Amino acid sequence: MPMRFRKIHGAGNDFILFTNPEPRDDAAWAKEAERLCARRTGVGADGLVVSRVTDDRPSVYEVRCFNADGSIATMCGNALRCAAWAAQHDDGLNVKRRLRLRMAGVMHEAVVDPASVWVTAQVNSIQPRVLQTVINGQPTWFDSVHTGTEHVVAVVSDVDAIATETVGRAVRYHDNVAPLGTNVNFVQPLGGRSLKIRTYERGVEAETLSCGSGAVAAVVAATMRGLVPKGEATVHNRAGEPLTVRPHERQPNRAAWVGGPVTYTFEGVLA
Ligand SMILES: N[C@H](CCC[C@H](N)C(=O)O)C(=O)O
Repeated sequence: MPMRFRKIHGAGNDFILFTNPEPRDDAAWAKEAERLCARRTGVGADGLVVSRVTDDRPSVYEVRCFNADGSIATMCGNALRCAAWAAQHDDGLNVKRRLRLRMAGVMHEAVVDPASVWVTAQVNSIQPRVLQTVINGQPTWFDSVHTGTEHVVAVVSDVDAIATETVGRAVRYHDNVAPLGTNVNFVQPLGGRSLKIRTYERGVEAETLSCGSGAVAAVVAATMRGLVPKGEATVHNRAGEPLTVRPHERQPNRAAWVGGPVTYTFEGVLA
């Protein structure tokens, strides 16, 4: 059977998406992720996503996300946004509806609008000042915010001045976050309800252009530090396609919505 895939990105965070493929185990998908995500010798992507519609009624999509290195992401906001867009697209674009998607055992809601796709992210444990490092001569604290996956957030005065990959990699392997490691976010308040962000992603082991769960973690940390007012905030990323984060209406302290554009780039068939 030829394997069809879609190449799709959520605000610059790009994925190879398989919809209802032939069953394979996680180890086989992990290998495929490593092979296909390679920028030179594969398709090139930050991750590989497998989306399957389940028999549950109303329908639930089971979404598995593998990072470019083959590791499993327990949460990926942008992958969920891409999978929700594709599910809606496959059903005809005209009906706006709520979808339910399960990733690593956690149920997420999604809303697909013409201009933006929204999904929910959990806001789990928050630990202020989990580790400290020196950035450009400045001792800098990182708060940890678990949004379904591990994130740390540092507030800095100029994100553009940061050697994201060098500092990100050092923090990602810091003893205080071992053995799991963490995704690493650098955040600059822009005034009002806006933040500027750069993210080093574990599993991609590089800076990505945007990160949904990282944007949520950044807004939670910045709100906790009083740098943005409570409520909705806009997170400007490397892609120039901002994500918006807003507290969930039913559980504002436990979950958030993250929304922004999704772009379907091309489809292909594996050789
Ligand atoms: N980019 C993703 C997060 C990926 C998390 C992954 N790097 C991991 O921790 O395994 C997002 O949009 O939420």
